[in-house]
Amino acid sequence: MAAHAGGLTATGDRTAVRVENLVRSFGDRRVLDGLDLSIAPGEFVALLGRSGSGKSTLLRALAGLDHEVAGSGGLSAPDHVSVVFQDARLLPWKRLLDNVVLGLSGPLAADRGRDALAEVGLAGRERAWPVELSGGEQQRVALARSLVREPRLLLADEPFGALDALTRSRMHALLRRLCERHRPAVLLVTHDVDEAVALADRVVVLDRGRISADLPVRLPAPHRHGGAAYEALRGRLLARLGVDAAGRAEDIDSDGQEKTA
Ligand SMILES: Nc1ncnc2c1ncn2[C@@H]1O[C@H](COP(=O)(O)OP(=O)(O)OP(=O)(O)O)[C@@H](O)[C@H]1O
Repeated sequence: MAAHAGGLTATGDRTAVRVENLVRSFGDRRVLDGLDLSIAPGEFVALLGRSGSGKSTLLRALAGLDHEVAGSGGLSAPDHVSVVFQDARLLPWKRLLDNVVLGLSGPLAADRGRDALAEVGLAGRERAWPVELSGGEQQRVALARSLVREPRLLLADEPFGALDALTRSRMHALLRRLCERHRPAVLLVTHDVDEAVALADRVVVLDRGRISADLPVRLPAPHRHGGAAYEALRGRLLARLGVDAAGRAEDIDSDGQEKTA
């Protein structure tokens, strides 16, 4: 999907996403309050934040789906942006291949669609209907539909939130493989600190309309979980989210300092 709506402009080669002083209000409520964020080409950034902190609002702005952000701070994203949501949003009356290549034209579209389905482990299922697939398989098709467009930016809004733990961890491995191969910049919205650390090069936390933490993940892939460095990073992120490592809620002072309740 091209992202040229609202206040979006196209980025150059050195930056995939640049957001400067972004402001978005709904009525009296200022949800994004001078937010700054940049993402390099090929970089995988996970976005954490409490419920209602504005994660989806930011993602919609980057996807060009929010026309009201025009006139606030600078916002630039690549020409080719794909979005994956929590539900696969497949068209039930179209077969899988037709869902994947929807909107594409040219003699090679079907071949590219077949390749994309094979990449997500669904070779041979081109003529199946969405209703014949499990939730995880439907999400694979959604990934194939995104990647067949060779996006320079992949925006993912809780794409694995509705899946069981085993399917989710398989999808993590798949997404990592696909990103290594296609190298889009990625902004993944998630509630799950472990998911963020498992997948991302950098994890940012959105709080009170701004990025309150921006931490690189310097852990060896693919087995990042466990070990002191992992636990330390996880603890810092949970603290930023106002939760201690045992899952208890904390208060956060207005200056952003953590304070156990
Ligand atoms: N179209 C809208 N009209 C009015 N308020 C909105 C609209 N869209 C979002 N909001 C409000 O903006 C705030 C941020 O919403 P958003 O969906 O971005 O949060 P989120 O961080 O993605 O939350 P969650 O993690 O629960 O999905 C919420 O208080 C929400 O009610």
